[in-house]
Amino acid sequence: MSDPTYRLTILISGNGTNLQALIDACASSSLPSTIITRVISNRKSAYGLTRAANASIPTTYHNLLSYKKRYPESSIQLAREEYDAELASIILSDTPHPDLIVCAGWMHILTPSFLTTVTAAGIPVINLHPALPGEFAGAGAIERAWEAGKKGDVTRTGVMIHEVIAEVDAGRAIAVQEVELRQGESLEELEDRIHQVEHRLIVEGTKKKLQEIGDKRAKEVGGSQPST
Ligand SMILES: Nc1nc2c(c(=O)[nH]1)N[C@@H](CN(C=O)c1ccc(C(=O)N[C@@H](CCC(=O)O)C(=O)O)cc1)CN2
Ligand SMILES: NCC(=O)N[C@@H]1O[C@H](COP(=O)([O-])[O-])[C@@H](O)[C@H]1O
Repeated sequence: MSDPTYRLTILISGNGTNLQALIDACASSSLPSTIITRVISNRKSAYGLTRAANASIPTTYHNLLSYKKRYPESSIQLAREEYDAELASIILSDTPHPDLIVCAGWMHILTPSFLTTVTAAGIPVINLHPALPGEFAGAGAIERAWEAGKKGDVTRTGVMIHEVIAEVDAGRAIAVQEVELRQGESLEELEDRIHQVEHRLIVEGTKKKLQEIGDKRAKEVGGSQPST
């Protein structure tokens, strides 16, 4: 197999259906010359770890609880900072470094120090979020949109892939798709429709970001060429 052009590190916390969409895309023409070099979960029970192992992808379970136990409740931020510093070390211990970090159902707010560290290494971070830009930031977005729809406050929600910055779910949107809300629809039915959109959009958004990375590199190489 020719050397892959792009390497991905995927962060997960759960079932891993979005990870599976990326695994399948890398194995097909959807994400050519791209491989997933590590999957990291903050939850030991995450089935996504099994999905990665089944695809012969190296996995790491990175547990926040062991860090929390080292600090008093009042110093939880110190525990998170230390946890995130080690998370960055795990990611940067892979050589070559990944080209992109993808949060695929990663239910942990990343500290600014983590983002500073990986940004300094030239590694962008993107995230899948089941809402539209500027709406329902944070955990439980699908249910909050469903509740808002029942009250008539919104008629649609959506899914986005966005750049990860310190402010949660506020980074530049890379890919967005609206999902209409249907009166009388159950939360489970809405979740199913949204998950189907997620599985397509996470591939589209990852592909778009990798294209941006490739274009940036080409410009850098082009810019460094001696002027003729
Ligand atoms: N600095 C950032 N970190 C993360 C972002 C981001 O945009 N900036 N996106 C999130 C993903 N996410 C929504 O897309 C999200 C995930 C989890 C939470 C949250 O409140 N987590 C709690 C713990 C919840 C749990 O363990 O069940 C927490 O971290 O205390 C908010 C938003 C990824 N990180
Ligand atoms: N704030 C992020 C967030 O809420 N992400 C949610 O986590 C799920 C992960 O599913 P998966 O583990 O099957 O990919 C996704 O379906 C997404 O809605």
